[in-house]
Amino acid sequence: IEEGRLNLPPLVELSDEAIFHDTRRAYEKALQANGSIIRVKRKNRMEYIVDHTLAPEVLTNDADYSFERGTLLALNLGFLLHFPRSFIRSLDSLVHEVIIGDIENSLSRISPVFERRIQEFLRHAASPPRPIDVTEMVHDAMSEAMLTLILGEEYTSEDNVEAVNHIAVEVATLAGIFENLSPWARSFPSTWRALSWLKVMCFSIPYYFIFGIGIRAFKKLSDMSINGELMSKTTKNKQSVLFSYALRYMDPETGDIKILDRLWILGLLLGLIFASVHQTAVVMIWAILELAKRPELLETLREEIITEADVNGAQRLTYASIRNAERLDSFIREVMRTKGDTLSAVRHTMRDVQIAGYDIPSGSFVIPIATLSHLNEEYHGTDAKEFIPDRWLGRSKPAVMVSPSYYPFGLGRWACPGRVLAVSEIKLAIMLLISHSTPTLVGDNYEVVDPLNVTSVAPRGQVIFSKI
Ligand code: HEM
Repeated sequence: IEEGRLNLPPLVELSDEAIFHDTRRAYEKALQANGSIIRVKRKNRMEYIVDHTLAPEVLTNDADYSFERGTLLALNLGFLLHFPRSFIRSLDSLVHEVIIGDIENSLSRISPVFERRIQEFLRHAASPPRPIDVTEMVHDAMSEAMLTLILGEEYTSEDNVEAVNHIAVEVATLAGIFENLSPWARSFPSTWRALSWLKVMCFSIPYYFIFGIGIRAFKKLSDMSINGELMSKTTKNKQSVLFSYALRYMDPETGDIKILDRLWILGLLLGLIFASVHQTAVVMIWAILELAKRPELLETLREEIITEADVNGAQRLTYASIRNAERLDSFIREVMRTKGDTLSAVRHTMRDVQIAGYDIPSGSFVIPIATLSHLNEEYHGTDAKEFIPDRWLGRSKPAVMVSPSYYPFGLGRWACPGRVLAVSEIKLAIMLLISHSTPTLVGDNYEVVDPLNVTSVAPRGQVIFSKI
């Protein structure tokens, strides 16, 4: 009935092999042959794929193409749409107001964690230097840093760091991020989704989250409720992100935080852990491996490393010194532009929508293929496909600045609110690594594990860190 009533874009059949192993070429070729929009079935779901000419309209017109529905449904978290309040809006305000609104303070809290973790890592990895995979160090450092920022230092035991690593991976599994890697998931997507849902909800989240960090954080929220007035007056600036955010749910008269609000805040905690740890860790690994390929850049990058007194008077890399490292920023922007994001930002139509002479039915997934924008010669010149580390130097285009030609952090109203923190963390980790060692990539190459999902699945490679 739909097909008869609507003028749908061309339907293109792509094999699983093409979708999962040759993603970029398969979708780009299909668009070249059929116009700026096509329909492709992937894992039993019809998706509308658009090229760079339609990407800005799809990503920024939130009235027709919903970010919230698109992202939550694509992540298999559609149940969150049925709550009376918006999960994404709450998460967005938490990140904007409490983390990014006070970014200097946020950075000063996590900087010592990276310093310690990277020093320990180099002590082990660089004496004597030997091939090593950075994945574990990056995930541990990210998990501890975010625990410190979100909940406070007292939550950073090794067990909790381990639990956060698991939570980030388990929510990613729930969200289907690793589906592409499993032949079972690709062949039986609905059954696989139902089973991983049960596993994550009934085992992983209770085990790693509720019975550990969750109960403790809930107890603290309850204590805040009892001593609310006192806590809000005396310790507001000293609170970690979550508890500082919780103060806005506090009844100004009684100091009480309602039980439903406390549970809501715990849900946000889970969402924040997932949003902040996993993707940043993955992009950090991309950046480290790309840098290890190019030791010739180290000399000029090291010149930018300038420590200064932080808010506590200790000499370290502060937010200002990290922000001023422009060469490193350009390098990171180039890593993010060229790493090959394909179907990453997702939208869902709110009604039947007309675009480029075609109709897209209400309730459809619409997804731009990012490589057509990120590697486009019209936008980036004839060398668009080359990796040029200094490409962005002096052009006032920091790694966090999104546009129709660069949207690894999304575009429009919902562009990633945590991107200033993410890029700062990546810069911080790289500055600490290269101020004490020279990384070189073993075999001059690394493996792209999932070409369909480069932002959420880390590449695999070995690096040798030689002490300087
Ligand atoms: C390199 C690391 C990161 C990448 C590549 C990334 C990428 C993205 C992308 C692509 C979106 C969807 C935007 C859209 O479709 O227009 C998004 C949304 C979001 N990100 Fe990130 N992100 C990163 C790190 C972070 C961090 C560190 C935080 C939190 C501190 C965070 C919090 C969020 C939240 C809450 C949203 C939901 C949208 C909103 O609230 O506006 N992200 N991110």
